[in-house]
Amino acid sequence: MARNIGGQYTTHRVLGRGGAGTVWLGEGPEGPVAIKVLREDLAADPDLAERFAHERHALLGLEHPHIVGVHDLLVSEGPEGRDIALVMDLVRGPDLRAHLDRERRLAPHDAVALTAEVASALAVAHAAGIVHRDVKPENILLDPVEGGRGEGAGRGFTALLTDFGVAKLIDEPRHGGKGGVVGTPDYMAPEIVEGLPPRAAVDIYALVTVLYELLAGFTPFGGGHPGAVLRRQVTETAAPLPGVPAELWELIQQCLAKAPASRLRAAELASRLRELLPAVAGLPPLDIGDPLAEPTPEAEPAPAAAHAAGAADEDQGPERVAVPLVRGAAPDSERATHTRMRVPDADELAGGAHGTARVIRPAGAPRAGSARHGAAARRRRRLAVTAAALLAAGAVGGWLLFSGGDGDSGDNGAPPGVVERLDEPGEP
Ligand SMILES: Nc1ncnc2c1ncn2[C@@H]1O[C@H](COP(=O)(O)OP(=O)(O)OP(=O)(O)O)[C@@H](O)[C@H]1O
Repeated sequence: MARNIGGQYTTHRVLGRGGAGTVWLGEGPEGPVAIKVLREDLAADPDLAERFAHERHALLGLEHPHIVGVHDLLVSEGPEGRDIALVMDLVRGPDLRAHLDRERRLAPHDAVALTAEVASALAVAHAAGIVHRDVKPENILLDPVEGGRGEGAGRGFTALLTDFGVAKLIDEPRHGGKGGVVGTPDYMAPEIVEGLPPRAAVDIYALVTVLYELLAGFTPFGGGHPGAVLRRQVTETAAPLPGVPAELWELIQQCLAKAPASRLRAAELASRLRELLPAVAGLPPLDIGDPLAEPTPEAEPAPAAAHAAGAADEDQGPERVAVPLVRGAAPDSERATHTRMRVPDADELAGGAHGTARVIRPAGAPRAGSARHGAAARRRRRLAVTAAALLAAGAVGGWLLFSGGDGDSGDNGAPPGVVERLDEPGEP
């Protein structure tokens, strides 16, 4: 049933639902729009309404060809209570999650071009002092490109980053709580897991995690319990993707650096990605083994993790092991989003020394730990630590207080905040 919001807008039908509310197809003086109506419990919070008004100026001013424009932020009292709504550009395409569910992987050129578009959007937001804090495929909408010309024409759509607005609103002390960690585990930068304030570099980490996922079909540290995912964010190194040009892989590694200062800034990321487009033109989607489809029966050393630990010589130093990954990292609706938990202490994080890591290989190539791989087999004989690694992975669950699921909130009923104002505009 059509409903009036704030006098000027009418909602018609639901376009989708997220953790913070429901997005409606609506109509306003400017024509069709998308209207995100916040959940009742959020709207009832007087502090939130105040913050909403406070953020209005910054959010309305955020304009870019790859950002979903916010037309208005409405706080209105209706017969059924207070409505808080964001009026946005209506995007006609699906979100990137739905697209990825269908395609599984994108051709490298499409993946790089799309990531460059989002990076250029982040550059503008960061320059305005706004950190998104929840960059993930669900928040990248795809706008169909008509005709054969213009950016995105080859792949049929351009990318638009959304959900800047809900952000700042929700991740305030009352909602996030002091010392709490709020976000989507697969895309969460290690410094957030460690309790540091989120700066622009967290968006770079999340966006390049999305790029990795577009190329690989899975995120670098996803899979299994949200606590295990978070620990991998802090302790693991992303496994290389066979078939990715070296320069692109270097860029991915740099932006997935654990140290935020080592990552590229958004504007530079956008331009470096664009420079790489000719190098990836015409490459087919990667044909790599799915570490989730073929659970490894035994522990295997993970090349990337071993490299990170400086274990170039297989007979030296501590080794980290790969363990079978629990199905769950593949893009699906089961992905944990908006986990809320306390920050693990140093000892708990240190318990991740023997973390889980993926072994990724070209499709059809022998598994690194197969009998055909003598070195791996020798290593495997020496690896009595597998059980310890599994136990360590399980132990992380002990410090996790997560709300889980599809964005349901924790005790205080709040989904995560997704925008953070920077102290100094332009400072990552
Ligand atoms: N501007 C828009 N135009 C068209 N459809 C939209 C728009 N914004 C959101 N949607 C649709 O509504 C769905 C829900 O959006 P929403 O931002 O609430 O969800 P989310 O990002 O998955 O959740 P969360 O708020 O938990 O991050 C999207 O997946 C998309 O399909």
